[in-house]
Parts: sequence; C-alpha cells; structure tokens
Amino acid sequence: MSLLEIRSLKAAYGSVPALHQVDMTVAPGEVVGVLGHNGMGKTTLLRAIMGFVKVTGGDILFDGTSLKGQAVNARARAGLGLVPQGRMIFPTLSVRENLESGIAGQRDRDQVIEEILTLFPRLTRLLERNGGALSGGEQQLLALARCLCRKPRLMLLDEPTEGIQPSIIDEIAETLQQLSRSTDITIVLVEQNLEFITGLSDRVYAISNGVLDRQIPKDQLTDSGAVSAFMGFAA
Ligand SMILES: Nc1ncnc2c1ncn2[C@@H]1O[C@H](COP(=O)(O)OP(=O)(O)OP(=O)(O)O)[C@@H](O)[C@H]1O
Repeated sequence: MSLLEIRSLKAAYGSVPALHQVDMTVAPGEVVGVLGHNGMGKTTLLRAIMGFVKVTGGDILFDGTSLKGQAVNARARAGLGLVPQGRMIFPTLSVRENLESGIAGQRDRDQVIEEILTLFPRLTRLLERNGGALSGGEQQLLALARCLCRKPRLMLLDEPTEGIQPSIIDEIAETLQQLSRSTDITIVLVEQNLEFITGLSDRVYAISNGVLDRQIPKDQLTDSGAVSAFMGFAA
C-alpha cells in the first residue's frame, strides 16, 4: 500500500489557483523527487500536504486515511514533517535549543538529541552556537535534524540545496542517503537541482504550472541531458 497517495489535487491562494492537477503515490521507504522550475508549485504542494495551504479539490491520503479537515498539528502527530524552504530555524536560539523545539511531548530530550546527532556529526560541535551564526548549509542540516527530532514517518523537504555551498550540498546528500538506508523513513523532496534530486531519488516526478502527472523514466534519471530535455530545461 502507498504511504502517501495524492489524487487530482487542486490548491489555491484565495481565488488564484496554484495547483491544478496533482497525482502521485509514494510507497513506504521510498525517496521520491519532484523537479520543477521556479513558481511551478513545488512549495505549494508540500504546504498543501502539511495543511498550510487550502486544498480546493481532490484528496491526500496518508497511510490510507484522508487528511481532509486535519489541522497541521494533527498531521504532524500522524507522522508528517516539513523542512521548509529557507530553513526557518530560530536564529537567536542555540543549536541545542532549536533541536529541543522539535521534540514533541515528554520524551527524554537529551537522548533524542544524542540519537539524531549520530547522523549529524557537524552539528555536535556546534550545539551551543546560535542558529543565526551558522552557515546556510549548517542551518539546513539543523533544519533537517530538528524535523527528525519528531520522528516523522514521511519527511517533506523543500529545496534543501537552495543558496548552499556545493561542499555542504554533498554532505546533505550523504546524510539523507544514510538516513534513508538506515531507517524506514519515506522522503518527498522538491528541488530545482538536477544532480541532487536524481542522485537521491528512487523516482522523480515533473511539475509544471501546477500540474504533476508525469514521471521521468527511471532509465533516464542518470542522464542529466535526457532529464533536462524531458523537463524542457535549457541545455
Ligand atoms: N502566498 C501566496 N499568495 C499568492 N500566490 C502565491 C503564494 N505563494 C505562491 N504563490 C503562487 O503560486 C504559484 C506556485 O508557487 P510555489 O511557491 O509553490 O512555486 P515553487 O515551484 O515552489 O517555486 P520556487 O522554486 O520559486 O520556490 C506561483 O505562481 C506563485 O506566485
């Protein structure tokens, strides 16, 4: 069974439609990419799944249950986690406090943080530093780690490479690969970075003008020229 199933989804900002038709399925444990240019609806899709954007048609099923009418915190409790575009960490809180803010309920905070940090050795050295004093790449690692503190079953990642140095992009890719290999987490990743998305994803969908109904053929995923041509990206 699919962990996430999206059927004929439509979403709008007021009276302005942003998603016209989105159909996708994600199996447990998969890493699924959504590739698209600026303004095509990638962020809107993730925010609609999480419950931040109003859905005007269609349905989203998580683990077989419709998310219709469920508030953001109910979706988070069900196991959805979003790492937003721009990272949105707390700049005046320390790395440790940022991580603590991601921990739900009465769980043993130190133990949760220790567990998560095994995936993020770079953050271990930075625990007492303020979030705002980290580089963009370090902030992205922190945003990922904070999301993981809630132990999501499905993690939604919004352009994790945006504005980040290539050396840390590689580290983020390795961290996500390790996470995917060592746990049963499911990931939906939206990106414009071809190399990053094709390197990480089991399957990649294309989104264009709020329509997502095409997948890039698997045998073409390793051929960036073919993917660019499929997407209509300039060579
Ligand atoms: N808060 C908003 N109010 C009105 N329109 C919005 C809002 N946010 C996004 N839009 C519009 O919805 C469409 C999809 O935007 P979205 O941010 O989802 O695209 P994106 O693919 O994530 O782009 P980017 O890569 O630039 O982040 C665009 O036409 C955008 O202008």
